[in-house]
Amino acid sequence: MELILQGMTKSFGDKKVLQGAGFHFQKGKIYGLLGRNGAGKTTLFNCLSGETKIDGGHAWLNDDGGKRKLVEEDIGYVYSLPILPEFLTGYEFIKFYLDINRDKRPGSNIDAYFDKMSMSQEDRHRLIKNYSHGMKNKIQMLLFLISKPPVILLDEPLTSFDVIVAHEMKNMLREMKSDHILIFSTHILQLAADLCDEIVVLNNGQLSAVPADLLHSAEFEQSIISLLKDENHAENI
Ligand SMILES: Nc1ncnc2c1ncn2[C@@H]1O[C@H](COP(=O)(O)OP(=O)(O)OP(=O)(O)O)[C@@H](O)[C@H]1O
Repeated sequence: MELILQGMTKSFGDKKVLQGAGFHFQKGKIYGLLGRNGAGKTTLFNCLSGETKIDGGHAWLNDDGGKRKLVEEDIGYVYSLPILPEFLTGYEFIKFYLDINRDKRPGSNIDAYFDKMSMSQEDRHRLIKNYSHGMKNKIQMLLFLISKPPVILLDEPLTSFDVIVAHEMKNMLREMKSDHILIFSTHILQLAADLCDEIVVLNNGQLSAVPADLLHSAEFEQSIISLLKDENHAENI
């Protein structure tokens, strides 16, 4: 399975954010999307998820059925600030979500999903409105374990997790990558180097791969800094 982006463009007024961004993302890899503040990472994710209308270009999904247009249902989007039904408990919400995805996950055990996320019995039965940021992110991840969308986008996902949960989440992402295309945006270079199979940089509205041999080299940080340092950036924010 492959996600193919071609010539994606998006402007807000006269601010050109995406300027012909193109890339091929493969299943089985975790991609780290790096870019400076205001580079357009969230805009790219919003365009892929259908939340923001793109001005030009295409996004395709190449899977067993051949190449087809990417649709909203193909995307699981883990927001940095999750939007969830605050009036339900985590348990009630996941139960509801399992019910509407019954065809995909028949006979699933709700508690087993919470166990995977190391969420205590007490927490799973509390109202979502009282959840911490990290707990809300966990609930979002649970949704995608259930619905299994082919492409999962994570907007700065691990920054709100404590060290233990971040470790568990990293393991979960590593487990999930064999079935999904996983792209996550982050500003934490160490996390990107630790977790990602490939680094993609969004700079001046274009996507480009960082050579794989740099990922675990001593020059990684310096290479990314040099790549992202440019005079055009300031006017972009
Ligand atoms: N709805 C909008 N209307 C107008 N401008 C917008 C809108 N959404 C984003 N922008 C602008 O587009 C540019 C890219 O923003 P975006 O949030 O995609 O960047 P980002 O790479 O995710 O940044 P950060 O790393 O700071 O989260 C910014 O200049 C931002 O102000």
